[in-house]
Amino acid sequence: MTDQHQRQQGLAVISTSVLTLSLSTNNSNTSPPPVRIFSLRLHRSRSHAPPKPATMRPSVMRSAAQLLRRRSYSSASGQPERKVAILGAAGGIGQPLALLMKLNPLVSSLSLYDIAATPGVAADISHINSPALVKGFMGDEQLAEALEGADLVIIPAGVPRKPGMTRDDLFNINAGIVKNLCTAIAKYCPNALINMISNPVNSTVPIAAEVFKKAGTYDEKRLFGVTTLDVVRAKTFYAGKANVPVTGVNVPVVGGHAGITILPLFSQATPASNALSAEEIKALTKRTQDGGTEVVEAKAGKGSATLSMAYAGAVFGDACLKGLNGVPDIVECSYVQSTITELPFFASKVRLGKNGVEEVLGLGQLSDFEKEGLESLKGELKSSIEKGIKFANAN
Ligand SMILES: NC(=O)C1=CN([C@@H]2O[C@H](COP(=O)(O)OP(=O)(O)OC[C@H]3O[C@@H](n4cnc5c(N)ncnc54)[C@H](O)[C@@H]3O)[C@@H](O)[C@H]2O)C=CC1
Ligand SMILES: O=C([O-])CC(=O)C(=O)O
Repeated sequence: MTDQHQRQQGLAVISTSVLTLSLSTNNSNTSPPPVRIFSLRLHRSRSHAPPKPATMRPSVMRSAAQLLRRRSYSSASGQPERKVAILGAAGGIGQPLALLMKLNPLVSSLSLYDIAATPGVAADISHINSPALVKGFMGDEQLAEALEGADLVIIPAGVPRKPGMTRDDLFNINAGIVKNLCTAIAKYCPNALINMISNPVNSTVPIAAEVFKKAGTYDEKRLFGVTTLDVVRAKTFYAGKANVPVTGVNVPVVGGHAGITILPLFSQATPASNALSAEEIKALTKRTQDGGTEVVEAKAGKGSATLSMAYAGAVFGDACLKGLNGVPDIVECSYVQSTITELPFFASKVRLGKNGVEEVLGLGQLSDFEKEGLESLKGELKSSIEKGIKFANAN
């Protein structure tokens, strides 16, 4: 199955769920089918259980609960039950992302964590008549419960850019936030897949890797930098210029997620277009690389991309869940540990599976322009990676 088919399948899931939603809203006599909520039962039985034997450590209990959860299935959908946690869920990205994940039929439990405002966001979203059970968590003391048993943790926590800033200017604040959250993830849900949205992604992913290595929980297959918004933009801009229907377009975007490290491979775009000149390809590349800045400037001090990012995050999260559930040939671009160049982290097409990354796909045939772009991005990407690693090990 091609990427394009996969993407269409992903969209189909979201739109099917919206359709289901509107159908059941139109017919108030139709109550949603019962869903067995295993996490709730576990929780209840734990609180009424006799004291634990001294040998049963909390980490063992947690692993057992996680294993059991992996084997539990929703009787309504036949899908495995999946808990998704969003950290930074009350923010500009967090809220619409929480909404989209609430609509995703693969999600059975949605855990919304932030340092503030999550009770309101959770109460609001929980009224939507889709199957996912929503719970809000706020502050350090509730982080453990927010994470326990999570299959997928999506992290849009941290500050966004203002005009004139680079993503790297966010490092000083966001590096510490990501480090603390990843320390908690290593403790409470070490087997979860991590989707890192917080910027600068080129550095926050290496930070997460170092934190997990120190904790002894690192599995390179489970850590993803979310670069889907670059793909979303490349598709939109290409479709506009090549004058082809946007829904059928696919464009791989490789490298990293900042400025020139974002390298769209328009030579591999499908459907191919012979109508685009070298100058037009150059302009499309620049627009994709500057897409984030375009939004930051248009928002004029009120943050960066939130709605398109929530969409992109929901597409990537959905792909990860499909992979976990064993759906074959799920391929998305993502910034992962990689050996396809000399850099230790690199974004490229990745095949997703039951353990996360199943295969990091190669770059394919590049045009001369793309080969040049690849060489020019390596220096910046390398130093962003090193900066993240140094921070994680010094703090
Ligand atoms: N990977 C990508 O393609 C993109 C990444 N981003 C990045 O996503 C991040 C979030 O952006 P927005 O949602 O617009 O920002 P925002 O400021 O609207 O929301 C961030 C949320 O994180 C929360 N937060 C802060 N510290 C936290 C902590 N320790 N634990 C949990 N939550 C915490 C805040 O309370 C806030 O609700 C930024 O770093 C931004 O640069 C934004 C767009 C695209
Ligand atoms: O540009 C930013 O700061 C946010 C971001 O990563 C994007 O929109 O691609």
